[in-house]
Amino acid sequence: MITVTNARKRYGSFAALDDVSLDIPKGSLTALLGPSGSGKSTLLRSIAGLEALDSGSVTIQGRDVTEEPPQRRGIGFVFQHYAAFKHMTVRDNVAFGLSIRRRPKAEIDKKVGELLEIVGLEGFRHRYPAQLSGGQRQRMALARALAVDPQVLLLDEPFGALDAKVRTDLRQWLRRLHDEVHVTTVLVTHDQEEALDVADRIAVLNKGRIEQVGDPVALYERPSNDFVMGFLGSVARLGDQLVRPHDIVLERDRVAALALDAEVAGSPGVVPAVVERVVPLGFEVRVELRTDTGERFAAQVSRHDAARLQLQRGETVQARAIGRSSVVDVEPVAI
Ligand SMILES: Nc1ncnc2c1ncn2[C@@H]1O[C@H](COP(=O)(O)OP(=O)(O)OP(=O)(O)O)[C@@H](O)[C@H]1O
Repeated sequence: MITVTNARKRYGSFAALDDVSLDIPKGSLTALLGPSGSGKSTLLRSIAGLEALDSGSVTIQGRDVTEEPPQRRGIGFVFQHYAAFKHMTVRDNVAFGLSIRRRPKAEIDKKVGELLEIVGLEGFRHRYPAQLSGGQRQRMALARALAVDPQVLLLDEPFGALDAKVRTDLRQWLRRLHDEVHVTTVLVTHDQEEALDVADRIAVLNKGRIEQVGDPVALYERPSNDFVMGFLGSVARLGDQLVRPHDIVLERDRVAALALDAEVAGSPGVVPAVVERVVPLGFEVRVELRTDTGERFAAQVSRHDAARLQLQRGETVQARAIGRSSVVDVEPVAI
């Protein structure tokens, strides 16, 4: 378990961490999620000891490490741009932490063999970093970080520099790796999809503060405020409410829309809107709409519903929110 208590960090007059307290359970994969500049990296680097807090404390497995240097905290760290030793082979890069600890060669060979197998680089042990792809290099970085049996693995946007496909593959791979190795892992990301996909807990940061901590389902389904709701998925503004696009039902007929069993506290009721665009997304269809007061929003409906309604551009439909809605006090992040 990692415990951060009342952490504060200022750069000049700017509060990068503004009284942050967070428990990270042992064996969890926790994502620190937030927009650029929200303090994610500062928090991670403070846990690592690469940044000194102005006040507050960090404990790792019950030990107060606030004043300890990084090398005494029992952590492994992987950055977005991993600084591999270019003149060393993959094997020697992974073995580095063990070699400087003067472990016996047989032990190092065994450990490195196991790790290369876990990260899927068995056939690459004699290559140099320049002969690896970006994704392979990050996997090597993870193997190197894991070699010294850290209590905690800290990952700062480890897949941030990779293309979308490799990124998706690697985060699924990270999830499987974590299920195998169970080391307490903290992952910094600004990508809500990545956090939802890979983490078992997510802490959402905004302006140096933690907005909410919870498992992915809780955060998505029961966001505690509009910022979290807007950051964790698409939102549409319907009247003065924020709703998820797939929580909007469309009907041709106002009476049918009114008849929907849809009473949500503060629901804006039935809103007539003109279809501006119908976008097939594969499994679902996104319907872009405009109200008579000129407000635009998007609904996401099943292909079946879209076919039943025979949605055409320029036609008026009746929209109704059936899921959780939330009173607007922030700009929606995306539609
Ligand atoms: N060494 C520094 N000196 C001055 N300001 C800093 C320093 N490091 C970070 N900051 C500021 O602190 C704030 C938080 O930075 P941090 O890197 O923690 O954010 P982040 O959430 O990780 O953002 P990103 O996703 O862009 O990396 C930013 O506004 C940043 O400009």
